[in-house]
Amino acid sequence: MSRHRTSRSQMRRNARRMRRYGVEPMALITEDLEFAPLVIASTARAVWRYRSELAPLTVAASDLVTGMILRRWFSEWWPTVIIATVIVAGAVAIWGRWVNLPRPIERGYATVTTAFAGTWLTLAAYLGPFTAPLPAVLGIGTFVLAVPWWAHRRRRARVRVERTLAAWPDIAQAVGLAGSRVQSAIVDLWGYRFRLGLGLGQTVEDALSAVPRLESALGTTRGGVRVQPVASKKANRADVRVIETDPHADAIAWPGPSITSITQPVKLGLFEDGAPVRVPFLRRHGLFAGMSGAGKSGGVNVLLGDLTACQDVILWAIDLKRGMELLPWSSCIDRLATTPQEAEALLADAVVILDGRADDLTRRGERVWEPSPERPALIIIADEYAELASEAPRAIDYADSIARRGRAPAVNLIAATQRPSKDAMGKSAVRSQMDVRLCFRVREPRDGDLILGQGMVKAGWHPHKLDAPGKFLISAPEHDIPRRARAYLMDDARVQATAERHAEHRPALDAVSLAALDAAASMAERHGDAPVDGERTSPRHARQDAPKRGDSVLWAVLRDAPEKGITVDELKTATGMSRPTIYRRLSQLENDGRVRQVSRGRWRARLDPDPA
Ligand SMILES: Nc1ncnc2c1ncn2[C@@H]1O[C@H](COP(=O)(O)OP(=O)(O)OP(=O)(O)O)[C@@H](O)[C@H]1O
Repeated sequence: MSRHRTSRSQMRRNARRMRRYGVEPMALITEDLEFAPLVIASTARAVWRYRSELAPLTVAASDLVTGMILRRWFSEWWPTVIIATVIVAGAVAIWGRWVNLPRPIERGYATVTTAFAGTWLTLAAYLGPFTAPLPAVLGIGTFVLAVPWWAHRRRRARVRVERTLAAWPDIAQAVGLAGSRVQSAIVDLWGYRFRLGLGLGQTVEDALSAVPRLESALGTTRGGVRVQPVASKKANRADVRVIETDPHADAIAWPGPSITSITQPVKLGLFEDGAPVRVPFLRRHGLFAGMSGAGKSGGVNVLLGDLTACQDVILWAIDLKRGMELLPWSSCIDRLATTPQEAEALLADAVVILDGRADDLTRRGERVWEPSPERPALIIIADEYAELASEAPRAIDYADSIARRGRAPAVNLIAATQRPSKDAMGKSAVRSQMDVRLCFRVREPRDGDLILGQGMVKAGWHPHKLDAPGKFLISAPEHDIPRRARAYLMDDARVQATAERHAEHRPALDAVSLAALDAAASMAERHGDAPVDGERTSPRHARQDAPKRGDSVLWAVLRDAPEKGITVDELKTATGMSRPTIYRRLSQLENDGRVRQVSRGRWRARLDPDPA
């Protein structure tokens, strides 16, 4: 302070000296006069800018001032202060998640801080804030509690985002969105998003075309900014998502089944903000489409991982790749068609069930079939649906019927295909009836329109820009804006293990559906057009047959094995069984004296069973 006074008087002396020499010290005087407000203004600006970092000091200062007031005028209030402290700290610990403290560690920190500040205040009221050791306790406590605050990742991210968005008017000017305003912003684990109120006459399309400039202005990576229309469809708003850490950078392992009933929404993967893609499949038809290698079968596997966990769903499947894709699930699938003829018979029977259930609903005076383990929903998964259209055109008529009438009786179709053109989908009714559409990467923009619907590419749905397998856009009643998602990934071992575990709890087809099938079969017999053997796999026994089919393949391969025997890996490839199942079967067969280990890890059937 004294130094400051000395320098000021020195400045005045200098000014007098300068005047003596005829020099007007105007600039100096002006600077001196403006110095104080300038310092105050820039200090206030810095305090405001760093308010988050300074928060621990602000809280400590408020605690000190409140302590002084309490001590001076309300010292007898100390019991009330400690009771209020206990109540507030307890409330933060229990209900903290409702005030944006989602993680237990954050709630713990808030509770400890509240308890510390309240206890200090109580002691300050009782003893006086400057009674030793209270000042030291406040100083040390503030520093200790400030460290986690300063280090907290989410807080630092929020502050960084606030500072970036504070410069929005300049950014908006530079990217061609002058007049737009940031209305709200949310920071999450993967980056942040903000709602933009567009300027007069600006459209979401303007914001979309500004994306590359926005990426540059916000300092993100290329492709790090997404612009979407808002869910409420307001034309003068847009949501901007800035991705700092891409949750899709690596494959996301399937976390296990997310549902136990078809009435719950299935979790297929994650959106770019890390939110799960939840989609209900009850009474809905689905389409999984995209170019070869885009991840459709992976997506179908995830769906099956969840559906096989539900005891109120019966699964039938069509796999014209000779069962290559769906065979691993055969122990959970009630009926699997691998030829066009079988597919036609399967879909025909599904229509019979649909009619039977519709009649039953009418008799009961009910509108819809409510799935339960006794009355399960029937879901038909058709892989490579396009091939069905070319190889079994009659099957498409049945599929068409299911697509149009299957919702109420809970008979639904999920089709996977590379390109759902009118030709490939047979009748276009099937495509237009698909309520849930997952569009994986496509080669050209017009394929996006084909899968998602006319005009969707123009509206910002760009599946041709998806850049890794498993990434998709989803269009469903609850997903009507284009958000990139990535499906979970299930490796082969996970598929095998899941299928084996879920196979033990599969439901049986309900009595109404069985009666309808029996009635249709005897009617066909009376008319002499019963299906030839092999055209129809029995709906009731196909699943039970699946392990048996595997066993007979296993036995055939062991029987035909060369002298030196066959390895477990070869058996795995030939049968589609998992390694543990094969070992179990081999040990059973060995105990029965039907196989022997020719050499280490090589097996062969004993064609002359050991009498011992
Ligand atoms: N969700 C995913 N995350 C990461 N990688 C994936 C994902 N889904 C699929 N892949 C990878 O992409 C490859 C191709 O996937 P998939 O067989 O599911 O494609 P597809 O669209 O069914 O192809 P096709 O039509 O030729 O059968 C898989 O072998 C896998 O390595």
